[in-house]
Amino acid sequence: MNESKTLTDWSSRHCVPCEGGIDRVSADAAKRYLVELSNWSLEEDGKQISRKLNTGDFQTAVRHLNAIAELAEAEQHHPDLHLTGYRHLRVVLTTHAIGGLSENDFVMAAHIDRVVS
Ligand SMILES: C[C@H](O)[C@H](O)[C@H]1CNC2=NC(N)=NC(=O)C2=N1
Repeated sequence: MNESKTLTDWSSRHCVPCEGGIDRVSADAAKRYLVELSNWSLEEDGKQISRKLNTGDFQTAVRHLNAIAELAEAEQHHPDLHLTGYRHLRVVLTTHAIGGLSENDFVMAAHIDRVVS
């Protein structure tokens, strides 16, 4: 059952190619999944999850951005990356093909936590 998914489960999975025809994750399910992915928040519209990374300096923020970009290319699932205030990185995940959240977003969140830790 989906409700018993743990962080380990998500990070052991990979994104599936998506050009539509993939199930949407409801806001309720997203909230349950985020209990395990505690660095991430559900946006008010229920269609995106986001994480802030407040790093100590520009170089660290850019290093994280590049690590996430490399991961996104490997997984073929691409987050929005906002680097502002020279050292604050905000990562936003949604599945554009379905205009909302899919399991790919939670898989990516778990992998992102791994590469920036
Ligand atoms: C086939 C391939 O997986 C799709 O074109 C991907 C590419 N990266 C993507 N990234 C995100 N965030 N949403 C998508 O719908 C998406 N589509």
